[in-house]
Amino acid sequence: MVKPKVLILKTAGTNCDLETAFAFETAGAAPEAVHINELARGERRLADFQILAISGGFSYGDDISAGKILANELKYKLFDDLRAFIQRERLIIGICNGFQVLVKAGLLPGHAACAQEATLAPNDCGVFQDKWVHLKVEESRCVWTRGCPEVIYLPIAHGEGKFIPKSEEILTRLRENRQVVFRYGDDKGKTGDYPVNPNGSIDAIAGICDETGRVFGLMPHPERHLISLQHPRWTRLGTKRHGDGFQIFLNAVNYFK
Ligand SMILES: NC(=O)CC[C@H](N)C(=O)O
Repeated sequence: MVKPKVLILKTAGTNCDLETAFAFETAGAAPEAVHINELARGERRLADFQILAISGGFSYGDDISAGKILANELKYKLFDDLRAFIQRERLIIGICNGFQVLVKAGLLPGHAACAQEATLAPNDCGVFQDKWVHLKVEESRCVWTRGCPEVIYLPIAHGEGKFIPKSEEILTRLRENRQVVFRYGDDKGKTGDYPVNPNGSIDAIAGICDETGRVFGLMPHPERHLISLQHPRWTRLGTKRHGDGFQIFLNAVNYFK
């Protein structure tokens, strides 16, 4: 089987591209880091890849707001390519800074609208949150989370993670369309106030997908829990090899089988 090719998008400030590439390679894909300028200048083509991954970091130093400048580059230089990419049954994942980019480019929750329908704002607690969280995996249309257990454990590391939909109508649409993928919860998956909800996200939303289920954005870092040795209490996990994040990358590879 030919391995699906993954474009790992890079720019100034991206800092999770290597571990994201490792996660895809471990799952059986063929990742390659491509700088946004190479795409913007037409030196590389998005259409040559099956998966686009926008990894975490501090693109352009989080200037203006986290992900905003890279979002504008996607929106004003690559939007038609991106929309064609999605319409051609390809997959997109935005992890942390990548999620902020997809939302601020108008690609999540609904790219057809081209307009920004939500944002990721500074954490209510006012400080950077760098810890592990439990996530309730919701029944959703997202192809990236098929077969995931009901509650998973992943690390977060962000200052601007508060998910805020633009209106009550958009929030209702996300719920009714099964586009809410992850919610922050306790070890039983029950949502709650801080610190169970680390940033004050509306409806405890930690990850969403678009209407197709193929574009997925999340604040937690699945690439940082790829193997059980990354788990804070890994010694209690025995010989369990894969971490809770691995299934997400494996689903993307299996999508093209
Ligand atoms: N780990 C990340 O991608 C961080 C995202 C962004 N720089 C923030 O602090 O919110």
